[in-house]
Amino acid sequence: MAGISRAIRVCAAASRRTLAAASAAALPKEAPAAGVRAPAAATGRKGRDREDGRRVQWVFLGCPGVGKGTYASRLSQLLDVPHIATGDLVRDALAAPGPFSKQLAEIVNHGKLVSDEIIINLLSRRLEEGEEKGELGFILDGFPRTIRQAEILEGVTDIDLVINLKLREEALLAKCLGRRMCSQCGGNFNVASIDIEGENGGPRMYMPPLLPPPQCESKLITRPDDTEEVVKERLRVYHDLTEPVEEFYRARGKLLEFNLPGGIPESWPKLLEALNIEGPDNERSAAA
Ligand SMILES: Nc1ncnc2c1ncn2[C@@H]1O[C@H](COP(=O)(O)OP(=O)(O)O)[C@@H](O)[C@H]1O
Repeated sequence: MAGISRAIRVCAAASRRTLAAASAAALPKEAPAAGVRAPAAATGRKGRDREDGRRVQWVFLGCPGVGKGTYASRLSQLLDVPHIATGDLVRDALAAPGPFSKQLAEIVNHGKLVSDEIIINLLSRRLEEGEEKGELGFILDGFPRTIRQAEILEGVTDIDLVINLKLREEALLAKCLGRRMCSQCGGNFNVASIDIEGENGGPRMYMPPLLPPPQCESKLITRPDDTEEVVKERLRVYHDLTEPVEEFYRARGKLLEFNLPGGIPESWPKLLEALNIEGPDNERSAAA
């Protein structure tokens, strides 16, 4: 991945100059049918490396609350590649005192996207730190979120696979509102218990809460942007600005659509199966 951080900065600067031209470039009109299986070369037998020996370079897409962070983090541990969540980079920047964090809070706490320039600066800095530590491969979560971000990324590196997580709309709001984090250990939990009737005779969807252990119970905090009003705005922004990114990758044959069938115990083994990830490792992780 050497050089991506620098390339992404250079490309972002170049694309700022040619923004008008870039935004005028239309997506291919005839998109091939959505890929339903991970490309054979996306992972090797145990999923850790591609068949050509390079570590995976994957992207997670999906609405707020769908579980991108949960599944991206599990896969990153299983495949031994860094999980880079731009939402976490933004939250780290928000936690640092000063005028920049005030400016960010105004945007994030209203459910809007921060500028491409800010997010690319945060991401290139994170990639640079990773390069210095010798990190290889990545699972990006929360980037790209606009067509322009997708074009910049496409211009600097090969993305092997884009996993588009899908969940019924009525579950998304409940999941965001139920999200809790332990302020001490950083563990992520969810107090929502979701039980929705099946659609068109389909199966019921049950997602049990993921409750914190007793030592975390009194230390739970909620993200300031997880209020009903702000989550609804984030969902609207996703439909407006990020959904076109799904089409961007679908047209390039890189999109794997995955409908989450329920909670983690039900969904995780099915996701591994859809990704062609085999081997003893996934049995251990599926049970975790
Ligand atoms: N790629 C990005 N482009 C612009 N803003 C971003 C990006 N990634 C994260 N953010 C900002 O950080 C916030 C939190 O991101 P994230 O945790 O990924 O949210 P979500 O739960 O809505 O998917 C977003 O609402 C947005 O303000």
